[in-house]
Amino acid sequence: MSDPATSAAAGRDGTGDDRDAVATRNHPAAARGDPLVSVRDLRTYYDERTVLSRSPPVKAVDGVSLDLFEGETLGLVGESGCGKTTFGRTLVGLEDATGGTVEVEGRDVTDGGDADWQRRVGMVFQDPDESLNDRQTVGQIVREPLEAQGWPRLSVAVEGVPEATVSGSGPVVGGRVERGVGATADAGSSTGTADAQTVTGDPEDGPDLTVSLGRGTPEVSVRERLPLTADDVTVSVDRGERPTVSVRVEKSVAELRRDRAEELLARVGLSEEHVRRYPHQFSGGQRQRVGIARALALEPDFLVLDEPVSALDVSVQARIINLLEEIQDDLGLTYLFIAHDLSVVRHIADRVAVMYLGNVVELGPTESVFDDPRHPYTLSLLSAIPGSGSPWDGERVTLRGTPPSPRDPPSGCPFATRCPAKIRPDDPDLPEDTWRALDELRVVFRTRARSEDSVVERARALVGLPVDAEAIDDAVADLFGDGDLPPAVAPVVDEAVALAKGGDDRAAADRLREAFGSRCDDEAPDAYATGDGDRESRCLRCEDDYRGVAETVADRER
Ligand SMILES: Nc1ncnc2c1ncn2[C@@H]1O[C@H](COP(=O)(O)OP(=O)(O)OP(=O)(O)O)[C@@H](O)[C@H]1O
Repeated sequence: MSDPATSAAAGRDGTGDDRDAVATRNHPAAARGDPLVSVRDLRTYYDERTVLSRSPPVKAVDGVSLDLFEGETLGLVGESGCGKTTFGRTLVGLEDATGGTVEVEGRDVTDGGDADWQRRVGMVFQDPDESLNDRQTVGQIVREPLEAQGWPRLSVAVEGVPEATVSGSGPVVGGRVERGVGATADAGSSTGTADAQTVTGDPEDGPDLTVSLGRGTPEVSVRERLPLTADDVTVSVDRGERPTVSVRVEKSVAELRRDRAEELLARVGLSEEHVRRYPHQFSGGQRQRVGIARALALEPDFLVLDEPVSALDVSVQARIINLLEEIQDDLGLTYLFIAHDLSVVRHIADRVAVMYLGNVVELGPTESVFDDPRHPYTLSLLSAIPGSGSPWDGERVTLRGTPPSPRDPPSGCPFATRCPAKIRPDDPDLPEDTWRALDELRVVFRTRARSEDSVVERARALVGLPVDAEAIDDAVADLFGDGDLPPAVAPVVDEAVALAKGGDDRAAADRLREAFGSRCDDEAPDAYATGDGDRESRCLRCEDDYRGVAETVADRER
């Protein structure tokens, strides 16, 4: 796997020209305040049951709890299908949560219907080809969210009087403006002037327009980042006990949207002339820039970046990552950065969450997790990156088999069926190879139990004939070889094999679990605090009684 950060730092032509190099990341998010987003026990299941199909739901996200802090980048990594995209989509309201909560600054937004949150989140998708409509110009694509949300609705604050009525035309939100909590002077006091008022409209990021009423001509100031200047705004005042302030914006809504789209395209490194072009006229990197501009349209606070550079060439990846970092620094955004490429995540993320089968199994500051993984799944992912710098100096840890189906996850630790550091029971005392073979045989029975039998197999089972007996014998021979099984093992394996040949694979798996199962098969681990308390790992090996993950895996892999 190539490392875009390293490749780019060397310069495209290998001269060391670092124009495209990714700058070193050092985020202040480590000094965390209150979370922006708090996720608790979030579950998102895809239930496709119909009258004809009774398969259980896909538990794509199955009990995730974590916080996202303002201004940080949280990397989310894990194998394909572990639920990363579904998690991101649920946070932005594109999927309905089955259970649990998503809170933003303490407000429950789980049901996706919170209009304020809808404006404050954006998503950048992996494949710009699929996410951009080829029949729209780039200008239309970027304007689309503005149109959908009725942007702009300009809020107005009036300074210098305790109360005022604002009447507006076009995009100005009118209404009554009262002295707000932020007022520094009491209207009834001898000084008699209030300095600040609550704002009509949506004051989330402060007022868009501020009108200062003194004795002379009213003064107007415009919030930064709006495609407006004070010259575009005309104000007239009807003075009285409560003045009426009429605010008129001289640009039309359509003009404001066009200007905003141009500004956004400039922000992502495209130019005015690109507005009228179509996505197919751009390179992959440029199309992703368009996707980013669109995600920024409504001035979000939080972006879900779903594999934003995976579909791009390595040199282009570095430039897009630089752009995302610049934008984050300028606008103070919070990112959830979904990726399967750990080198990219190591570079961009302040903290990393490792996901497996719908669960976050490890979470912590990126460097700390990379230097000292405390979950065996994280260890196995890191062992696959050459030169990852992690203290793991052994061979790549190859996991057995494939992840269990999210329709039928294991009942204990979700990783137990593949874990290279699985806790072994004290009794019986068996060699590691035998434990591993027993675990794998259980996986064989579980997989068979899950898969749809062919019509012939079902018919054979119905009339009591052995089911696919040869395949079962082959599996046992492959796993245990030709030698004799240890006395503590042989009778149980024979029993399980007989159950499977009788057509009951689930009972066969259960028999092995009953005789040789460990805590990991029965207990879904809680999140244990590790590191300096700023990390967590869902692995029972975090308990004091057990050897550490890396030591155990090193021993077993030897
Ligand atoms: N709309 C859907 N309907 C049914 N199942 C779905 C749907 N979307 C995703 N899934 C399933 O949910 C599980 C999690 O998928 P998801 O795309 O969230 O994983 P991922 O980690 O993002 O994978 P990838 O890296 O391949 O995108 C997978 O088993 C997937 O097949």
